[in-house]
Amino acid sequence: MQEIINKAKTLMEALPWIRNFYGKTIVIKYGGNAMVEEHLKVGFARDIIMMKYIGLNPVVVHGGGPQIGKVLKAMGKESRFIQGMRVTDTETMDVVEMVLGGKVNKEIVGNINRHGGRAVGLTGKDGNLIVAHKMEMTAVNPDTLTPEIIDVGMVGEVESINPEIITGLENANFIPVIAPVGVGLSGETYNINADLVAGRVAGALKAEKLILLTDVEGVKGKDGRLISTIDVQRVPDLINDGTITGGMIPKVNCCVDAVEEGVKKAHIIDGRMEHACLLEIFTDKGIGTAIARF
Ligand SMILES: Nc1ncnc2c1ncn2[C@@H]1O[C@H](COP(=O)(O)OP(=O)(O)O)[C@@H](O)[C@H]1O
Ligand SMILES: CC(=O)N[C@@H](CCC(=O)OP(=O)(O)O)C(=O)O
Repeated sequence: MQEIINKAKTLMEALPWIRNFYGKTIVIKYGGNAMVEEHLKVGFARDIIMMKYIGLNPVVVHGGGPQIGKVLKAMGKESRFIQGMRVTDTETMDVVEMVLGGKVNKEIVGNINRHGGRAVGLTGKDGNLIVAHKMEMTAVNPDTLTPEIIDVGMVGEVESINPEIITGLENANFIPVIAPVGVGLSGETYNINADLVAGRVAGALKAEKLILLTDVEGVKGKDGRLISTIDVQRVPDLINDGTITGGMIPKVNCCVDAVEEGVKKAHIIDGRMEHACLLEIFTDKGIGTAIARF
């Protein structure tokens, strides 16, 4: 008997959060292990469906770096990254578009639909959702110690997001699933880092939350312990003092940009944990690191 009452208590814990977030948009960047392990894939699809049925508007932006790397490798092409961006020649661009917009996107859409949701897959070309331009990258030449322009090929930077297609799908009760491929002003195709796309989509939609799933617990301090909350103003110090490094830098920066564009809170959470999204949204404690203006 007590067990059943405890179940009801757990459900009731979600009530204030359901009330708070009813009708609100939540943008989720889906990537890492959560996109590889079968039980996590199914768990994620079901979490998204649950959110939708409860009355939230989840919008999924997915990655797929390892999946692209695997196909390139099979073709005999090595992947090269500069400052976290995949150097993208025209052949690589074709592979990126096929893998992200095709196989990866449709697998996520298929999983959501198979478990009772109504998902629709898009790339940034659909409805001109993600307009992009070539990313300008510079790095200091170690010999001359002067900054030099580096050509990373068709790596794009988001110029603008046209969210009408997403709001249209939301209004028709569909769940948008977005591949991070952008379109240039002359119709050219760009490969864009998925975290950056998720941040800009969340900003354009003035989302209630941006959630980035990754393969660590969240942002950790120098002592290795999880930092639960970070004020946006503190982020530059944490980068400058070397607390946040590597792949975590673009993630926290994209959270800061999203908050500055009007997103209430951004979260970096552990996608290796089953039901990570639901736990973040519907429980008192939440998980991972929250970045906002506190
Ligand atoms: N302060 C920090 N807290 C947590 N992870 C950090 C931190 N600084 C650097 N990292 C690194 O950032 C990585 C996450 O970035 P990345 O591997 O690019 O993620 P993803 O593949 O999910 O996009 C972590 O695995 C960790 O090695
Ligand atoms: C420019 C650039 O690097 N684009 C990424 C796009 C996919 C991505 O971001 O996937 P993850 O989230 O799994 O890393 C790439 O080619 O890998």
